[in-house]
Amino acid sequence: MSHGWGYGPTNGPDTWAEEFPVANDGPRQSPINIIPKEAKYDSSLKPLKLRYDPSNAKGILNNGHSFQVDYVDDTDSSTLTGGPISGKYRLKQFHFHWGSSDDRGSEHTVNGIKYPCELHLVHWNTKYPSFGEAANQPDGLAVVGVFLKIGAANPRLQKVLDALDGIKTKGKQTTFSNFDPKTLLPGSLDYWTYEGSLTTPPLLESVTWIVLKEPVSVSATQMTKFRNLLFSGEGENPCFMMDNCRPPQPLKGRQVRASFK
Ligand SMILES: NS(=O)(=O)c1ccc2c(c1)[C@H]1CCC[C@H]1[C@@H](c1ccccc1Cl)N2
Ligand SMILES: [Zn+2]
Repeated sequence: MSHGWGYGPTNGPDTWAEEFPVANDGPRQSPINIIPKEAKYDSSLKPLKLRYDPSNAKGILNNGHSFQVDYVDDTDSSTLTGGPISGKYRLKQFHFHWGSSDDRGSEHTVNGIKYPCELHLVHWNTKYPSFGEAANQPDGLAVVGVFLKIGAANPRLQKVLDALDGIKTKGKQTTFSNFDPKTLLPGSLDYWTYEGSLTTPPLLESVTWIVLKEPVSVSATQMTKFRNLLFSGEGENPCFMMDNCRPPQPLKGRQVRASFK
């Protein structure tokens, strides 16, 4: 049985430092608790520009930690520019983190408040030849984080949720085409930004985090569909996928900037 990192009692976030010492020693670990009053408004921050080509969507995969929707990233047709970053970053994939109940599940928190779910749109800096290269550079990745808040059912999520029955167990993937992740974003693109890391092993300190202030809605019923996925593979003891979230990490002197007053 592969021990491998996870979110359980024997392989969860408190054990990750055994194999990935950066978990405890790193100066820029993610996620963090965002305290809006301590964030500094930075008028030099530009508006976010997200330009996605829906036809770049290629598949949806249960990776055993979350599920991800992967995008073709061999051209500049789906990119993030502006905001706190310079240059052009290509969309690689998006995925989510969620809880076992509606009072938890997000990775970032705001004034200590947890949301039931958090969406991550992962982009890599095209100044590097590939995602793998970029993931090892301090300015290699940019992840846009979007909070989901319990409310009305979100019709934009439905296509993604309807695909989950086909990828119930670890390693399962199906084709997933023609989807514009921009439809998952809130009306306002106001954001907080700080220098951080991947929130799962290998916890690489290569992420410029861009966390949107405005949440989007998700219904309690829609949340049950996330929790119906399995961490486990076909034929293994079933373990439902939930609480796949790392708790907030020490700020270690970092400044969180705000794009809004
Ligand atoms: N919660 S998050 O947005 O901070 C996050 C955390 C870890 C990883 C990812 C996203 C993604 C980014 C694309 C590949 C995938 C992954 C990875 C897989 C294989 C090899 C390297 C990597 Cl980095 N690891
Ligand atoms: Zn994530």
